[in-house]
Amino acid sequence: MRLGGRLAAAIEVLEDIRARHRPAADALRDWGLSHRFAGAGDRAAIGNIVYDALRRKRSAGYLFGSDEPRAAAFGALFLEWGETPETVKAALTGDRFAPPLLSDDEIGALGANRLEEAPEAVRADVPDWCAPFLEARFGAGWVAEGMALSARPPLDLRVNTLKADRDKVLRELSGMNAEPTAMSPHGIRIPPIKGSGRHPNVQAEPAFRKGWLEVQDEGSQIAAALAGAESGLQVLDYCAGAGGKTLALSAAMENRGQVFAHDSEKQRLSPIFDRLRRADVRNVQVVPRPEELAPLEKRMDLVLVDAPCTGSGTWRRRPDAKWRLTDRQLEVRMAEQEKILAEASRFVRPGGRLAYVTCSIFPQENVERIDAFLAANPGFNPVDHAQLFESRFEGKSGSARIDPAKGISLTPAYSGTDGFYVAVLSRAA
Ligand SMILES: C[S@@+](CC[C@H](N)C(=O)[O-])C[C@H]1O[C@@H](n2cnc3c(N)ncnc32)[C@H](O)[C@@H]1O
Repeated sequence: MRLGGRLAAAIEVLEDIRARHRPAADALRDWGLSHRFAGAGDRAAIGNIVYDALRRKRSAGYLFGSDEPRAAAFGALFLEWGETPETVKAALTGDRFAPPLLSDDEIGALGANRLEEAPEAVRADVPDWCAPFLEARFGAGWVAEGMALSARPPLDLRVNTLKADRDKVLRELSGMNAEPTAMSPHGIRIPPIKGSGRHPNVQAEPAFRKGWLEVQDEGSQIAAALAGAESGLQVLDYCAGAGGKTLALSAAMENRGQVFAHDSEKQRLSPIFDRLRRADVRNVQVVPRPEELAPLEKRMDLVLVDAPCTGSGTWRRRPDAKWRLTDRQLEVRMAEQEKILAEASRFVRPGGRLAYVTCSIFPQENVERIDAFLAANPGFNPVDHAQLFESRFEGKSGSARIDPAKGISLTPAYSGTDGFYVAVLSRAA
């Protein structure tokens, strides 16, 4: 397929996403199933246009003065692919699969509308209702944070130190432009790929099959490290899901001590068994049923709550979620977070720690939940987060927003990671 066919396909997928309010990944998969002739390169390029269009939807809409999928798709090419109206015209002319060429009106709008003059929420590419939350959290820098959340993400990997070290994995991945991450000592980064390219399928690599690495954003690696799992501890991973953090905790513990991996949704835990086996993890017990947790009450050295959240810190990777999110869903998440913190805290032993993590950038899901928990639970106190960060990531404190009493925030603009929040509380002895 040439650019025109790919662009037409992307517009079709964007129309499907809009009409049926469905996740981008589902719409792309269905398109692929009904267009089996399309090769891997075509699918990657179409996916890139769709995801770029969703990331920069408001900017593109402003430039064209239109909210139509066509504007978003063409906009992606101009905003992210380095194309111009002239290069796109040249590429599309004579291609019978291409969408109609830009009209005089569209070209006129592009010439007249200047993004620098657009409202802040448009430049930040965020929904209007979310803008006040970003402004409350990041002050004058909030537009830059929104813009960074609208850029393509890198592919981050965590080296499984139970089986390999970073140099060994970097040698295995040579030729993939892989580099050590700036903060996580076990992280590897493959920078964002430009244009129609795509990241290598690391899951097909022998190193992955041998359990030497996991796909995990550097922010998630940092959050797991800040939780403070150490060799020999008794740890409860209360919202373990597919086990991304569980595996990181176990590696930090060098397979010694015990991690109990729980999730209220049993099916979410199902990938964990294969992952544990592949990674050679031997100190994890998966505990799906809440009643089986009863003996652990007040016994855990560390309880990790990797809470369900809006995922606003991961908008680079799931830009469709940015537009589907509603204020009602945010409220539901906040209530869940409050309930889970209350439930999970029962398992912390006197003198033990409770680590709360979200991949959200909204203060309502982060510091406000911790403030509410602390107000209701005077037996818990925040650790000194500045000291905590420095103890784990010596000399790197400039890459995180740290409030000693309120927690640690990571963001794409400030830290080069997905958006994460971490607060660690200790229970009075
Ligand atoms: C952010 S995800 C966890 C991701 C996982 N820790 C990882 O690193 O791959 C949040 C998880 O919390 C689970 N959850 C939601 N409500 C819960 C509850 N009341 N108790 C325990 N887990 C819950 C969800 O099923 C979901 O898997």
